[in-house]
Amino acid sequence: MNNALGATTSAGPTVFVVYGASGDLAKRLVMPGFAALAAADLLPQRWVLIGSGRRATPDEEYREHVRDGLREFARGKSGVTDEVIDTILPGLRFAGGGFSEDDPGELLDAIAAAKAEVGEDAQVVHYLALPPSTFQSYTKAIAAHGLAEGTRVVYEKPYGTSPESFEELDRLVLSVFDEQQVFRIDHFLGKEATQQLHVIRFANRMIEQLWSNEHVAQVQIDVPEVLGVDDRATFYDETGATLDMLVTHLLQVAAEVALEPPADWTSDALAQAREAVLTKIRPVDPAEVILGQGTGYQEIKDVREGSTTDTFVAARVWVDTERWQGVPFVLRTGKKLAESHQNVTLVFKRPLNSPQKDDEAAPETLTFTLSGNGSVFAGVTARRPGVSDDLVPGRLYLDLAELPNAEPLPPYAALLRDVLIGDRALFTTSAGLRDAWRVVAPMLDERPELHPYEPGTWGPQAAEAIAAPFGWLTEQQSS
Ligand SMILES: NC(=O)C1=CN([C@@H]2O[C@H](COP(=O)(O)OP(=O)(O)OC[C@H]3O[C@@H](n4cnc5c(N)ncnc54)[C@H](OP(=O)(O)O)[C@@H]3O)[C@@H](O)[C@H]2O)C=CC1
Ligand SMILES: O=C1O[C@H](COP(=O)(O)O)[C@@H](O)[C@H](O)[C@H]1O
Repeated sequence: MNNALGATTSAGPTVFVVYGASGDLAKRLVMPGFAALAAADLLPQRWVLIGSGRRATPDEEYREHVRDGLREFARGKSGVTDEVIDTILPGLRFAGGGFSEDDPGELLDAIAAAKAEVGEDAQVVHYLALPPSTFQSYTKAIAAHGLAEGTRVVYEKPYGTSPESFEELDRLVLSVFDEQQVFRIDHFLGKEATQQLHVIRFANRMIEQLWSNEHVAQVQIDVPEVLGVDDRATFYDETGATLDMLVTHLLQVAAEVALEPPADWTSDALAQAREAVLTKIRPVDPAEVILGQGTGYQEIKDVREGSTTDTFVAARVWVDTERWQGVPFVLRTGKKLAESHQNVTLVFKRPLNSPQKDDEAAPETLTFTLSGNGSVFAGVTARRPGVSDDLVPGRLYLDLAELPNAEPLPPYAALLRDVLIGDRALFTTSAGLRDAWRVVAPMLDERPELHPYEPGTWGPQAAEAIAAPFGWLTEQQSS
């Protein structure tokens, strides 16, 4: 069955090739997403998944690797049980020997064998769970070995490592594939709470009416992480926080917040609205950016000696639309910070005749937490119950997983499903990414100073000023 976007509602036989199958992404997110689809009975009836990598690995060893990863990262979530894991393992194969233009390693044979099993007309999905520096060579290899025609390809982010390499990659990709075959993934767009941003905004007048510079003083998109980069230092050291998170997830989420009412409620129109507002985000002023590097980062195995890679970034960006004129969007992310959360917070102006006279009191806020199944809460002021005139901060709370008949999917499961059925609405396009690169170009050309920070803190002290006058609203402050 086809929907309005040309996507089908169920997928036929599929050969799914995961390049970089031994890596961190595959272990922590892609395979758990696959398992969540299996648990929800959303995988195609007939499928084979081929892990690709440079090291020769027997199928059985790869299955053990996947099983261990699923037990650690998927079991107990989204219906994934040991039984579900056991149903996946027989469908896994491994093709070693790498994959390049000159040498396909074991992959062509593995694909041929997989098609013989699930059907010669099986759709092939290439998933590049690889460092971005390898995207061009793998694209050329897919073309050289005749694997492009009729297939789908998923590119991880960042798509390019600079505005120039983005253009080069995109030219190459579009010389090999039609745009309809290309799925540029940004898993923050697949998060349940990200998808709620526009729904809760537009479906509720009391919220929709507040969604502009008339009422909002600041928008915070705050993704600090306790996590370090020890297992993926080679990738991270050539990427850094700005490319890993800012030009990708944080800007896409900013666009979701800032978009104008879409032409209609199809996912296509929503995607267009998101891309349209990206064109309105002003190139960042390097004076409004703070970069940091955690002390001890340079001692991590595989980090280059004297590395100047940023492990922290905070930036103020501006959306030049009538709705958002004068409202700073402040974005922050970094590794080895004091706390992990993924919060999108609208900070409201003070009410005109508030009983709250304390200028230092917590501001009124509306927060969407993107992590896990997501939640939405409003930070409000109330009277302390009892014999009291004191005003205290309180919270109105909505747990998305508690909504009627909720069956939340992890973002990688939702997006893998979209790839399988051919729905590109939650994927980025060349035009949208070109705008994201345009926004960050000034801070790549004129790189701000790199501030050191201690692991376990909130990053460089200088980053506090980016979120002035409210400061970064940690969960505790907004509770
Ligand atoms: N990890 C995460 O949390 C997330 C990562 N991503 C994106 O996923 C992609 C992969 O990230 P991640 O898994 O963390 O990275 P890894 O460093 O773990 O690399 C993934 C795999 O790629 C292969 N590889 C590494 N370098 C090369 C190379 N030069 N040539 C060929 N193959 C290579 C390796 O497999 P082998 O040695 O077996 O060939 C490696 O296991 C990146 O684009 C990243 O931005 C996106 C969202 C989250
Ligand atoms: O893309 C990435 O995202 C993760 C954070 O995403 P999560 O929602 O799965 O926690 C980040 O840790 C990683 O560095 C980055 O590559």
